[in-house]
Amino acid sequence: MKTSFPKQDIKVLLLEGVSRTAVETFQRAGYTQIEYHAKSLPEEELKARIADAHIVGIRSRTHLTADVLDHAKRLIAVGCYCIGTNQVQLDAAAKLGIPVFNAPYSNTRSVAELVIAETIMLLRGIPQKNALCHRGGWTKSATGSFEARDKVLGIVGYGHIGTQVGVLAESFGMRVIFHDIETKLSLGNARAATSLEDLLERSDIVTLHVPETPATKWMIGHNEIAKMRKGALLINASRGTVVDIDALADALRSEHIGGAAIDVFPAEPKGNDDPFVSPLVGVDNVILTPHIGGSTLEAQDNIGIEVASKLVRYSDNGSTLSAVNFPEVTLPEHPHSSRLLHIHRNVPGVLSRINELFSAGNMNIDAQFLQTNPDVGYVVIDVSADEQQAAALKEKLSAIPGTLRTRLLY
Ligand SMILES: NC(=O)C1=CN([C@@H]2O[C@H](COP(=O)(O)OP(=O)(O)OC[C@H]3O[C@@H](n4cnc5c(N)ncnc54)[C@H](O)[C@@H]3O)[C@@H](O)[C@H]2O)C=CC1
Ligand SMILES: O=C(O)C(=O)COP(=O)(O)O
Repeated sequence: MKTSFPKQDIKVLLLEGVSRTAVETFQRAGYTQIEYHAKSLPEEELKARIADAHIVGIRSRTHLTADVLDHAKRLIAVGCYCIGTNQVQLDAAAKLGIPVFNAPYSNTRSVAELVIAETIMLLRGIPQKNALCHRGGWTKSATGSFEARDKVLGIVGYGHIGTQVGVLAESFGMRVIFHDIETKLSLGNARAATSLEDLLERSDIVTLHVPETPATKWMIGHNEIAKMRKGALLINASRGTVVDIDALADALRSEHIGGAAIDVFPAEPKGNDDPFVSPLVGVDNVILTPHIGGSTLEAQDNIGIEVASKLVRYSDNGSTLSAVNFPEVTLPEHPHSSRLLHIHRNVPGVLSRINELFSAGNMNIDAQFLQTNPDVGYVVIDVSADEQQAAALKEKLSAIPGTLRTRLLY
């Protein structure tokens, strides 16, 4: 597919060691200017590198704030090579006419498998037994060691990951209850708890699978932990801000909580060379993992292909299917037309100005697609026009008040 802006001039900036499958996907689609970094970049360097990038790919570490996005003068799209998109200021991106894509399912199973493994490890007291063996100790005893069968697993956030965890847990005989803010279809024999409090009071193990939102921030603190059963276990592989880590450390010290597995932290090191600091360091009955819930080779390779394909499709064709902050439009090929993309603030009058432009120019519109959300409107117009006519139309479209961005694809 030919773009009015030559593909070899489109700069793709890939950060945080996204899978090489992402690079290969861009290369196969004809993109050659790919800048690859194995780590996240410090903010000032990020601002400098993103200034002339057209496409940027990140994982959970890179924060694309409104300030950072302001420096991205040429950016047309963002790819989050992960599930969470809380690290991007989505409304700021939308207001700049920048769609954000992610991979909503590619690492779901990896997280669920880890949670199941941790459930069994915690129920058996393995973290503390393992730590003691490493120090030359020996605690051959059944005390504090339990089967998973018949235990109650409480899942907070019964979405893609939460439901997978529930299905796997039931397969070895656990009883599953869940809490979600939405009404959810129960899979297998899982039952909805009447409230978060109800779930906390009834669960032997609580596992958290909510996104980072204002409502989930410090959702599990002193009060919530106090409602959990004495000796209950806590797993967090969602976001570090969901659990008040100091409250958890206190509850582990007082033995109100019997053990925990924590994969995500309020403050995480920027890269593998930075030190990890947490009040949980050195606490034997806690499994600490460096935010690797979704880090399996299978998941990362699939994510690389999935997100890069969405970015290529948007860049080549204009399709925004599965964008998380943007009107979603699925577009067919347009082999015999020029395609004009017009992204605008969703204010009255823009559409009529667009249509006036085409009727005044006596142009034949082959197809038109429109989708809006409360902030942004996205219109795609396929028109029988040569390259020169199409370029002139793009100029005129850009001059319409409320326009955020226009692009032309031949
Ligand atoms: N540790 C890791 O490496 C990984 C962590 N994650 C994290 O896991 C989160 C969940 O992922 P998915 O299951 O794919 O997301 P999802 O969107 O499918 O499910 C999240 C569920 O949480 C519910 N929810 C939202 N706010 C809630 C609240 N205040 N109280 C109760 N329920 C609430 C939603 O209704 C939804 O059902 C992601 O947002 C991400 O932050 C995801 C992948 C890897
Ligand atoms: O998919 C997610 O939301 C994750 O938390 C995984 O993030 P990562 O790609 O491992 O930085």
